[in-house]
Amino acid sequence: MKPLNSQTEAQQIEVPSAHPDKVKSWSTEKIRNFSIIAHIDHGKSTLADRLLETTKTISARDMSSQVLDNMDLEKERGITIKLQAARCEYKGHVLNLIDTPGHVDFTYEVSRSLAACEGALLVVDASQGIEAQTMANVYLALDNDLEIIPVLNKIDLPAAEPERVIGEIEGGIGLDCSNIVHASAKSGIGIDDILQSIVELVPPPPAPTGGAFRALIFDSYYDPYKGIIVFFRVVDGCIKSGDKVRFINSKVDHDTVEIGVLTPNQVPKEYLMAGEVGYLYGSIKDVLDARVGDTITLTSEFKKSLLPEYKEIEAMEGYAESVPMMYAGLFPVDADDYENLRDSLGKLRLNDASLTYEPESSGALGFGFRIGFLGLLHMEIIQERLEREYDLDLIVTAPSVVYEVETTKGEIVMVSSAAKMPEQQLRAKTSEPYVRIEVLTPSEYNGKVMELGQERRGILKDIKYATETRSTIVYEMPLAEVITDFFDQLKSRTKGYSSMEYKLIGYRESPLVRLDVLINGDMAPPLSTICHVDQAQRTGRGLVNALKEFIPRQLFKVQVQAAIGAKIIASSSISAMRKDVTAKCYGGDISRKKKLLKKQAAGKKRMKMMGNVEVPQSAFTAVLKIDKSEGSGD
Ligand SMILES: Nc1nc2c(ncn2[C@@H]2O[C@H](COP(=O)(O)OP(=O)(O)OP(=O)(O)O)[C@@H](O)[C@H]2O)c(=O)[nH]1
Repeated sequence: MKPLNSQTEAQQIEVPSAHPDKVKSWSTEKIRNFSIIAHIDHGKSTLADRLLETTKTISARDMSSQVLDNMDLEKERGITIKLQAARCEYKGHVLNLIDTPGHVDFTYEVSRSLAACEGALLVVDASQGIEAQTMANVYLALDNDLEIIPVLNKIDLPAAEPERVIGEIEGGIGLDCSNIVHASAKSGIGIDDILQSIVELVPPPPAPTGGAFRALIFDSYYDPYKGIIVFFRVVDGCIKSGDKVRFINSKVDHDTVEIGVLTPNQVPKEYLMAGEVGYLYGSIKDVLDARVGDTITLTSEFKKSLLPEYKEIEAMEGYAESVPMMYAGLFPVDADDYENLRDSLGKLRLNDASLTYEPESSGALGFGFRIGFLGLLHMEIIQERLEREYDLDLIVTAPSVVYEVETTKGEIVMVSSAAKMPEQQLRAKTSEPYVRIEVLTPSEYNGKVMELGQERRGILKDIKYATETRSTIVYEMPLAEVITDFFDQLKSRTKGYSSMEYKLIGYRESPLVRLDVLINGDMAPPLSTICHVDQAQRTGRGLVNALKEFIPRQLFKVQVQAAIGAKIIASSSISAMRKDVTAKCYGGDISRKKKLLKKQAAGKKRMKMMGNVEVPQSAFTAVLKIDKSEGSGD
């Protein structure tokens, strides 16, 4: 794939630049556009900071830790979610660093930001070695024809094993490591060598062809004062502040108010030329107008006014709309918060084109929304932001993948919530999404990983040895098995030494059933789940046991049952108890009594009534907590 050079000869001749004089004298020779790719925690953000500091782009004093990750949540979790860019200068060269998100949920964004570069620093933690995400990102970089510069980071750690890790990079990825930079982003070792390598090894962007302005969007975000700010890489031609631009895939035109470069602060410029990285804003109000991966050009009318002869140019390759991998219901604990939740989702979506939602109502949970997420992390982030930034108390239902059901009438129905699964007698065929998953693990844990793969209905496809001691185990597996606690299980069974990466490979027929939950004989639709028929018995029992744990004792006995259609497959009961939390306080300690009552009230906040039973938040996601490894007994 060569998205940046796909302009044809004919276009080069027929579409002169809108600003020909500027372009004619422009050289890209001194520009280097690069990304940093790494597995989570291998030091990407720390290295980015150090590069900006060494090039005096930003002074050490101004640097709050890790300037490129500027969302609060990112700082707290230490993960990069949104991309940002920074321009620095080194020995007469302009280096544009484009940051990439570090999590599997955001692979598409990584791929688009890499498409805006000619090179990538591959940062590998010298005490850890290559991980699944290192590999996945290297493949993305190779897909985009990037020059890859390996960097061995954290060389200062006593646990660093440079020889072993170099062996892994050479053996597992096939990169020549004879000149690998030994670095410590923390203590500043090797930073000049890295900058020098970027200048020497990363090719400059292609020179302008004389064609019209084209740019690739690699990020955009909403600013309350300026509207949507778009980050892009100019691929060809030139843009001037005030030009009218067209977003080719979104098919919308907008005025630009300001264009400029990122240092990483926004610095306005009059022109941005081929090869440069910058931002623009104007009359854009909706992030859906300026999606990551889209191509920007000048509007037809505008080009016509400048040039009588012009031809429409095409979008660059690789654009995709993000597709949610899973859905969950979000309901306000307090029904009065519904409007607030709707407004808050609207605001979050301004920044996140991958967030999709539609209203949903449930007898038990009231009015809320069914929300599409890219993955579990995405879901956690959205939930946390809604609760923190918008002060909402939410009930979140267990996430579900999207199943495909063919009805007896031959219709295809996509089902993203168990409650919407057609009744058994109306289903002719059911299918579920599968992923190809690659697990990287020290070879001594191969057995443990395969045990887990087996439990999760995985089909073993391959075992590869990156080195004598590290293997890659490849499975095809239902996505539903991966989005639950697969990663947690993998970590705990391999003592934290494994990593994984997956991608969707399509739908496969699978015999599925809807497992319902009854509380004191009443159906509780938000607790229903869809599972493979062979796992129904075990899931039913697990779910009933988990609910027994999560639902607090009530003043009366509560029976919890799991059923498929009319058939009860598991049952358990929670005995009655008078819950007097203050009973423990002897006599007079009124402050302690108050504290306990307050605590109980806070606990109550996240409860919903199912019939006459109080059900806490934890119960709604109980299905995620089922131990799938216990003997099935079915
Ligand atoms: N000892 C040592 N620690 C380092 C070095 N570089 C980074 N760290 C530490 O490693 C941890 C992770 O570093 P980050 O820079 O946040 O890692 P990251 O790859 O950006 O992580 P994500 O943003 O989650 O992708 C932090 O605690 C850093 O202080 C290094 O060279 N030496």
